[in-house]
Amino acid sequence: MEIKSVGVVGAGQMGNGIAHVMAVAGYDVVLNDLNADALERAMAVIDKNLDRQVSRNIISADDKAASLARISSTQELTELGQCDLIVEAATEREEIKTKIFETLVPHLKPNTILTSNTSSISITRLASRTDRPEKFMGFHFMNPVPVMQLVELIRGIATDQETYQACLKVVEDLGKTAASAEDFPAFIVNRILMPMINEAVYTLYEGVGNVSSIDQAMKLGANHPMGPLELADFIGLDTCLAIMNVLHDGLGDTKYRPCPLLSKYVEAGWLGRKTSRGFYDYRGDAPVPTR
Ligand SMILES: CC(=O)CC(=O)SCCNC(=O)CCNC(=O)[C@H](O)C(C)(C)COP(=O)(O)OP(=O)(O)OC[C@H]1O[C@@H](n2cnc3c(N)ncnc32)[C@H](O)[C@@H]1OP(=O)(O)O
Ligand SMILES: NC(=O)C1=CN([C@@H]2O[C@H](COP(=O)(O)OP(=O)(O)OC[C@H]3O[C@@H](n4cnc5c(N)ncnc54)[C@H](OP(=O)(O)O)[C@@H]3O)[C@@H](O)[C@H]2O)C=CC1
Repeated sequence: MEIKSVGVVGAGQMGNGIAHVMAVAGYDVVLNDLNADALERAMAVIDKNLDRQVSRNIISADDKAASLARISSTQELTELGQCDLIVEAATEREEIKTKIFETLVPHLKPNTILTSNTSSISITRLASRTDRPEKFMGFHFMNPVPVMQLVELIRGIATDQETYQACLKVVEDLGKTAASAEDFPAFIVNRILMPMINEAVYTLYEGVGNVSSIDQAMKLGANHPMGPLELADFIGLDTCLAIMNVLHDGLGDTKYRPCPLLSKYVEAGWLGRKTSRGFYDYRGDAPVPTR
């Protein structure tokens, strides 16, 4: 089955990155979000990130124009009906994702492959709410999508080999590398990364270090490109908390208990970069630690 067009649901930081790399690779892209503002913001970010690639000679100005021309945006989910591949990248809440798939399915071609960019939620369970669990997969990009090499491919219990091979080919067309993961809570990357971030928040909560010392310790002491709290802000604290809850509920081990301080930041609406405040305050010229 040949994939030529891709529907991306959710135009947040992941959705815009996925639309960007798909368009650069030559796929026609239809980007969907509930509100027009999100779509407008996403197109502006894609434009800026394409410029970044032009200025670094990764793509030409003509490539940029052709890529932008391949992306259309819509608030109507049903307009994704003719796409060959769907990548769902809406908010990390199971009821939102399930609703999207249930709404979309009656409008799809029989061969269309359904995927989710979920960071943690069971692929098997999401697939079971559709008419095509054998054509359903986890397609997990890393943030920032235009830069990060990895895509995790997660088979649900029913996913067939043809679907896996078709998704693997898309990953290769994007110039990225796939890692295969089994369908258990948070798969590979977040099973390992998120408990580290949660532990960094406990380290802050218990006063072992402040925001700056914790981030500096891990950047200079373990050669991480970003400190764990800076990375949590970059990912989004709501997403980090949602992943910890999936690990905690799904594996039933207290070692995955989300730090109460992480919950408090989310309750405050301090979700990190996307709301201009998280472990750092981004409203001024330079980020200022909040603790
Ligand atoms: C939560 C999940 O489910 C899974 C996840 O995604 S977990 C998160 C995984 N991601 C990470 O761990 C990211 C860790 N951070 C990093 O790797 C780096 O800090 C970074 C790549 C984001 C930025 O690197 P940096 O050296 O500080 O910045 P900078 O030199 O300006 O940029 C490096 C490159 O990234 C590009 N870039 C930086 N930010 C970007 C963005 N938001 N979008 C697109 N491109 C970006 C730059 O254009 C530059 O490209 P080239 O190397 O091709 O010239
Ligand atoms: N952040 C990260 O580093 C990574 C995240 N992911 C996963 O990618 C997905 C998206 O995350 P991210 O981009 O960070 O989140 P964002 O919060 O940046 O974006 C989510 C977008 O989805 C929109 N949305 C919500 N409900 C619907 C719906 N029913 N239909 C269409 N759009 C909808 C939101 O709109 P509104 O704001 O109006 O609610 C928002 O624009 C999540 O599953 C997350 O776990 C995967 C890898 C890395």
